[in-house]
Amino acid sequence: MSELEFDHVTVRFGHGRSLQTAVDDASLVVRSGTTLGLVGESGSGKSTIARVAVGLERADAGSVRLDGVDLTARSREARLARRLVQMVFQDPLAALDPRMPVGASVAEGLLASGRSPNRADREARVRELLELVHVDPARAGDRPARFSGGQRQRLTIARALAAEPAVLVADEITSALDVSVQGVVLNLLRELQAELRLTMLFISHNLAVVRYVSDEVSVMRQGRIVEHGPTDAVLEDPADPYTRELLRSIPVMGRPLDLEDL
Ligand SMILES: Nc1ncnc2c1ncn2[C@@H]1O[C@H](COP(=O)(O)OP(=O)(O)OP(=O)(O)O)[C@@H](O)[C@H]1O
Repeated sequence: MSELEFDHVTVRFGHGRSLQTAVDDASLVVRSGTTLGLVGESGSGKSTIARVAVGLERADAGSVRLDGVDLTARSREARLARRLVQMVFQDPLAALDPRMPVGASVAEGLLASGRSPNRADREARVRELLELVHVDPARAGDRPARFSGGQRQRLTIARALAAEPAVLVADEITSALDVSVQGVVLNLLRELQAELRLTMLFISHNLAVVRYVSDEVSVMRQGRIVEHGPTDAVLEDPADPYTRELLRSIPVMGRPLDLEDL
């Protein structure tokens, strides 16, 4: 089991008159082994709440728990639980060190698993991880510049998986990619989720993409969760006027998803 729960999370930035509430009393549950799609317009707080889950942002109120363990606590239990939540970001080029062979970047992820394998085991595990994301292990010595955008994003996924996460937080991970390779990365995610039984928080402003990977969808507006439910119910018959507005602005939603549309 690996259920991720955001419980009345509030995050504010700034001080005094510039104080801004980026996440406003938001509660969400990502059920074990499922994908929750988080949608909303730019600036609605999606990235901020995701960053709280991996400790990159601090909540001013509320908590984030993994199977009941408060991830913000100082206990050993919390430290171990934090390792189980890994994040993948929008820009793979920024996430990979350009001077480092990609195999070494993936191996960095192994450190987060809490194990310290010897060199041979480390290399074997990196090969396995590259195979898992369909990158030729013989290319472990190449630098990121030698790979395409889609391959680089698969490499950052491999690095996240090296930490043996139970939960993957994916923040706009296909937004910077060519349309032609977005489907490849999404299919990989679905495949990995089934194989590794990952729990996934998947953030995107692209509703077609969200529909393709998500079991449930939450809609965020001005820091608040305004709608939540099974993907088809939310996207086909939204209860909230804001969700209806959001859907209207994305014409592709009227048709069944074709990966060519992504
Ligand atoms: N470190 C920060 N300092 C100050 N304000 C911030 C910071 N990070 C985010 N914000 C503000 O918090 C609000 C929510 O931003 P956030 O990035 O979470 O939204 P988002 O829904 O992910 O948007 P996008 O899709 O554009 O990434 C925005 O108004 C943003 O300007």
